[in-house]
Amino acid sequence: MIKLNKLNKSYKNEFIKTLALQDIDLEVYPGEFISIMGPSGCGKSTLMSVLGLLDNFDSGKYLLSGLEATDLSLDQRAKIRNKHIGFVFQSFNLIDSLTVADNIAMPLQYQGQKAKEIAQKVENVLAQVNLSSRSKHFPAQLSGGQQQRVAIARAIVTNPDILLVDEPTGNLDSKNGDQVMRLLVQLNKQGSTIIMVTHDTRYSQCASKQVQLIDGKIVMENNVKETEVMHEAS
Ligand SMILES: Nc1ncnc2c1ncn2[C@@H]1O[C@H](COP(=O)(O)OP(=O)(O)OP(=O)(O)O)[C@@H](O)[C@H]1O
Repeated sequence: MIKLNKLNKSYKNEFIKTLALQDIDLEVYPGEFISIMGPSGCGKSTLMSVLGLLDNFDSGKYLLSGLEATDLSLDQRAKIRNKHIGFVFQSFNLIDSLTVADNIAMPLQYQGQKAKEIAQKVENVLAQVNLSSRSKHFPAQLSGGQQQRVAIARAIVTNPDILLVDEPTGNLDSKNGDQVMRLLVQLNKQGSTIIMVTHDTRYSQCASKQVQLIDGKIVMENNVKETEVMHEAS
């Protein structure tokens, strides 16, 4: 589904060049759950931006569902993001003035889907994240964990090939964090492919593969079996 080959990415200003990603090789297969860990500044967010077609890279190859990222125009990138990639951020990024249902409906409206179809999909996905009773609430009327579950519902409502999840529990207490992780584990068991950045080793073990980044390089890739955490979380 995803293949990165010798991918390099740097940031340059007048005085300094920072190599943020160096010779990254990574393959992601359908149905995998990958966690990315590493110290601050090691390149995790940069990697997620590149994977999400939000940012360019200097050299190497990125294949996403058979498409070569370097060949894509800005417009094509935006369309692929909307259709193939779901994003979940640490800070939820919900629109405060819209209800839960309207927040979730946004990517479908952008795709030009019919109102009836949108309403059905929103209803289904709200049930999936166990928030059917909150569809008319506004984000400020929800707990942090519930807001993150709305953000996950918005990310999966288009049925994307891949979910990119950046520190999903970073703003949550452990009870809400555990709930969000349980939901991600459940989605993965139902077939979602997930790439997640986390600082939390307990949550990283919910993934089927752990990737460790240091100074822009992958220093370890580790396939993990179902762990105690996974059982606790499910
Ligand atoms: N826009 C930018 N301009 C210049 N340098 C940048 C820029 N964004 C990131 N960097 C540098 O690239 C490197 C990787 O940054 P990145 O944000 O990807 O790290 P990270 O692992 O996500 O860090 P954190 O865990 O603190 O969020 C760092 O050295 C950072 O200073």
